[in-house]
Amino acid sequence: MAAVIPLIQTRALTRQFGGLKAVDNVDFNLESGKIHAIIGPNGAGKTTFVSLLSGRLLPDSGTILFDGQDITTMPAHKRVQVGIAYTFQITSVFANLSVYDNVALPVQRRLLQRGRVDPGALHQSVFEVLDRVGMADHAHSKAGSLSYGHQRLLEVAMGLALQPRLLILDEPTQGLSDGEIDTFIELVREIARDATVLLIEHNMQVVMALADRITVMNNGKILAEGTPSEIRANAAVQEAYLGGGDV
Ligand SMILES: Nc1ncnc2c1ncn2[C@@H]1O[C@H](COP(=O)(O)OP(=O)(O)OP(=O)(O)O)[C@@H](O)[C@H]1O
Repeated sequence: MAAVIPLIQTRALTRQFGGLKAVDNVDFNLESGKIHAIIGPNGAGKTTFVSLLSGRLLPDSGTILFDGQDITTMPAHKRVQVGIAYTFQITSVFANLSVYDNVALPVQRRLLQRGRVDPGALHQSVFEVLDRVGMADHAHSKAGSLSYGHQRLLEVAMGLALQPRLLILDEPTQGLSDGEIDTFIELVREIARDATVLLIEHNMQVVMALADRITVMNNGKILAEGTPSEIRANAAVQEAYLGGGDV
């Protein structure tokens, strides 16, 4: 059987802030078609790590390959073009625009890459995305007037509008109600049918329900990696979480 190239591969990836190694010599593989979660205590380096993957930050050393291509120094907007979408930890919707216009922006960006933007195609694509996240009824609401949960969903919609190969979700369920979390779990499963999902998540129920594979970070390094049951049984992981809740 031919060797499968991981969708993301990092080698010795390092990023410092002053003297602090927020990401320290990380070798990481992300298999295509999976839902992969990154967990770890506060300050472990998770957001810094995915910021390096999306291009929001550049590493001090090490390499990042996307589908075999070296993207280590590629600007963030080019990474979007090759298929990496990143939804931020903090809600980043445009509050004064309608839900429709918020989604139309990334759809337009994708359509422009293929040539001109046909208004009919734009309209259809926006509603396809809004339907996927169950927000078509809110198309004409001002984004700023939505509930927090709906703003987070809109943010996922904006990521989906780019039709990414890799969707990076940074703490997507933070601030959501239990009911909204259940809906979100279903949505991520649906998204994962045609995209690889990398999920940073503190809610262990969400991680255990969704992840095919889990990477545990601590102090900028990978502490453990495995299936949800392997991670649950890992003594070093239990230790890192002591005081921070059960895995
Ligand atoms: N821009 C920055 N300047 C200085 N230090 C930073 C910066 N960004 C992150 N850090 C530090 O790097 C370390 C890793 O932070 P990071 O946000 O990546 O962790 P995290 O695992 O995502 O944490 P959390 O779960 O709390 O979001 C922390 O000690 C943090 O204070």
